[in-house]
Amino acid sequence: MRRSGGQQDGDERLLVATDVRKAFAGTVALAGVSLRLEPRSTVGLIGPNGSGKTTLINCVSGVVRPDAGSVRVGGVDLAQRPSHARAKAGVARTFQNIRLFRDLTVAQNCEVALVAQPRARRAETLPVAEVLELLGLADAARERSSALSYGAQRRAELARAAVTAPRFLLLDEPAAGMNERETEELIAAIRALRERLGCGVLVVEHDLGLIGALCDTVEVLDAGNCISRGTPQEVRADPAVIEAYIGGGGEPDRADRAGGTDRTPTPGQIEQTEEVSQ
Ligand SMILES: Nc1ncnc2c1ncn2[C@@H]1O[C@H](COP(=O)(O)OP(=O)(O)OP(=O)(O)O)[C@@H](O)[C@H]1O
Repeated sequence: MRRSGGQQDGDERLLVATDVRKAFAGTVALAGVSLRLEPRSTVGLIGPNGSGKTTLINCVSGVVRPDAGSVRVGGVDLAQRPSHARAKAGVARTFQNIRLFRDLTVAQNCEVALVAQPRARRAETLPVAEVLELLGLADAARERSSALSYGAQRRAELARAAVTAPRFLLLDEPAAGMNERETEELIAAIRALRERLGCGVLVVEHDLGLIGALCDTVEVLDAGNCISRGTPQEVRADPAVIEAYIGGGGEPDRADRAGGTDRTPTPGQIEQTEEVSQ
C-alpha cells in the first residue's frame, strides 16, 4: 500500500510501530501507541514525566518486548524479536545515561560497536574517522572517553551509534544535562548525521528548543496514550497538550518520581523555546 509520505510498507528504510502496548505490574506504560519513521525525517516524542516515552523507544529498539502491537521494518514484524534482530534491520539507539567504555578511546568505543554489528550489516558501516569528523570529534579520537567534556561524551555516544550506519537512529534525551552551547553543537551534529546517513531519527527530549529545531513531526504522549501529533507549531497550540503539561508539569509528586528535577516544560516554555529556535 502506498502511503502519503511516499514510502511503501515493504521498504526497508521505513519503520512502522502500530498499537504498541506495555504494562509493568499493573502500571500501563503504553496503552496503544503508533508511529512511523521515514528516511530523512525526524520525529520528536514529548510528554510529561512518566508518560511512556522511554518505554516506547525501548519497545522499538528491542530492549523491552511489548505486550501487544507490531514494530515493522520492511514490512517484517520485529516486536517479539530480540535486540539483535533490530540491529540487523538497522535500528541503533542511545540511552538517557552515558554508556561509553570510560577507559577506551573515542575511536575504540566506535570500533567496539562495529565488532558487535551482525554480520549481515558489516558491509554497510561508516568509517570511524569520517563519523568523528562529522560530529566534531576528530581531535578527540585518541582520547580516553572519560577525559572528554560532558557534551563531547554525549556526541561520542552518537558517534558509536552512527558508525553502524543505522537506517533508524533512536535518541533518548540526547541533550539531558547539556548547556545551551553543547545543545547547539548536538543539534548541528544530529543534522549532519541525518544528512549523511539519510536515516529516520526518533528523538525523545524535554528540551523543546531542540525538538522545534530538528523535528518534522512531534508525537505527544500522556499516560501511555498519544494525545497529539503534528508539526512542532501544531502541537504547541493544541489545547490537549497544554492541559497535559499543566496537569502533569506542576505536580510535585511527578517531579519527585523523576528524580527531584522535573524537566517537563510548561506551555509558556514551549512557546518560548520554539520561538528562539525559529
Ligand atoms: N521497568 C519498569 N518497571 C516498572 N515500571 C516501569 C518500568 N519502566 C517504566 N515504568 C513505568 O511506566 C511508566 C512510563 O515510564 P517511562 O519511563 O516510559 O516514561 P517517560 O515518559 O520516559 O518518563 P521520563 O520523562 O521521566 O523519562 C511510568 O509510570 C514508569 O514508572
